[in-house]
Amino acid sequence: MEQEGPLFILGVFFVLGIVALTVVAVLQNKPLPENLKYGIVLDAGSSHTSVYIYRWPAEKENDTGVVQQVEECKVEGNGISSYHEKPVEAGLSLQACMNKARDIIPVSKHKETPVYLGATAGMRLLRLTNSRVADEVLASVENTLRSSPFDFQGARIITGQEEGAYGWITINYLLGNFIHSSPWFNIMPNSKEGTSGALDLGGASTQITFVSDENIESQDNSLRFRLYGKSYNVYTHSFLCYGKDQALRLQLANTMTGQNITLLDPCFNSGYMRNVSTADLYSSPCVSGLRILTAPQTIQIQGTGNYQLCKNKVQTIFNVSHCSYSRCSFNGIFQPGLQGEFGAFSAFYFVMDFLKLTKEKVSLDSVKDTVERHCSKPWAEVKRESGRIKEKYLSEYCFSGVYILSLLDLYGFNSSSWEDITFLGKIHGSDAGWTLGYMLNLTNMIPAELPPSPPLSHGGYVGLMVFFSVFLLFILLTCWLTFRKPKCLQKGII
Ligand SMILES: Nc1ncnc2c1ncn2[C@@H]1O[C@H](COP(=O)(O)OP(=O)(O)O)[C@@H](O)[C@H]1O
Ligand SMILES: [Ca+2]
Repeated sequence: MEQEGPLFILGVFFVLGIVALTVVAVLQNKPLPENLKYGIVLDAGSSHTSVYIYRWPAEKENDTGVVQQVEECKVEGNGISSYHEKPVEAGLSLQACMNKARDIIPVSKHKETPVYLGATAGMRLLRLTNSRVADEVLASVENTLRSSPFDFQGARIITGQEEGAYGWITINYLLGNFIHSSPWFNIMPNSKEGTSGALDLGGASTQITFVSDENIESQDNSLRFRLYGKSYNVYTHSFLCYGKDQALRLQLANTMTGQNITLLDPCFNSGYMRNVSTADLYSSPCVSGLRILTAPQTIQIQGTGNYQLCKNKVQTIFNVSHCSYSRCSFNGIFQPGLQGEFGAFSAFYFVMDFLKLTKEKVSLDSVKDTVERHCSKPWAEVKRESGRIKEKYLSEYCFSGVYILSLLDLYGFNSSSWEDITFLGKIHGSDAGWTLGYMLNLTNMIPAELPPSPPLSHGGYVGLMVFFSVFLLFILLTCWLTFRKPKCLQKGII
């Protein structure tokens, strides 16, 4: 009995020691309070400009999937290339959204927040038509961004290759496809093997980008990345003039005649009419070569709403007769066989979303049926059913649906591979598009090698500490109860 007193006190000290150790270890490893960083990217597209604001915790910036889109501000009016007659006003158009960014981002972070502007195919076309005016438009937007309180990092026309690559990086970053699982316990929620190809449809260009095991026969289409310790062999191509607005121009220009003022067009719903100025139609370098000198000044398009005839007409804008590689998509452009899953975004998504074809996987035949049914609806019915949508978009869903089907067919999607396409608007709250990938690259947020990380997350660490403490206590208690006189302590078992 005399021996039990000191042993009991020893036991209590032992228990207290373990508790104290756990508390200290847990507190010591408490995550630091979040220090948030911000970044702004302006997507100066051919049809409009959007200002994206991103935010991420500073200490996690090399992890994947940590950057979040906090705002998309849509700039009033058309894209910056539409200011070719008054370049100075291009910059002014951005002011309202930049003011919004000023309100959203805390003042203390303004100076350190980078702002980038990337212009895409609308400006590529303007540069082809008149490079001096394109420079003036860029100078104007640069002026506005320089006068904002943020850290201006440049306004430039990105290449089609960059547009494809950054779109691919964005979706795979957001889907968590770059890090499947770290060596220990940090398993990513989305741990499906492999990356997803990216399909972006704009107004003036379209991009296809995917990882390929095949030999990429043309250097212009080949990208090599090393991201988070893995190498990727990526195929990409950007088709200038094959965004859906320029494709529509090509399709119209192909059927223009020298005399007729009215143009019956199966790609518009019956009963729909639109006047088109031929000067405007031919102003784009995509169609200027197709100009018919005797064409009237204005033509009136009259819709006839016929899917099959529209498909035949759309097919005239693709050249599939020559290919100097082992295989091509169209216009003599090399493309290896399709591989893996694909995410289709931007106008691919807008059009499919309007046709209610994005929610679950729909077979290629059902998609064709839906587009066909939509094309055959009279314009009055289309308008009645979806009155709030902008008339320009609404009137072009028949053409766009047929165009998307033709384009994806030429890329090689058939009834079975169609199932590999997911139409994506947002991924975990961030828009699918090239802007996030652009910022991640320019801020060096994607490391080539896997960043060293503790094998356990904070939660996992606390869990294990608590588990082992309880386990030790349990052993001690068992010893105590089994032997009453805790011989195990005397014999130095613990
Ligand atoms: N709600 C919508 N419905 C249909 N099309 C849309 C919708 N919103 C945007 N678009 C279209 O998406 C395309 C976006 O292209 P954009 O990014 O401006 O051009 P690019 O990437 O070629 O420079 C445009 O053709 C625009 O008309
Ligand atoms: Ca775009």
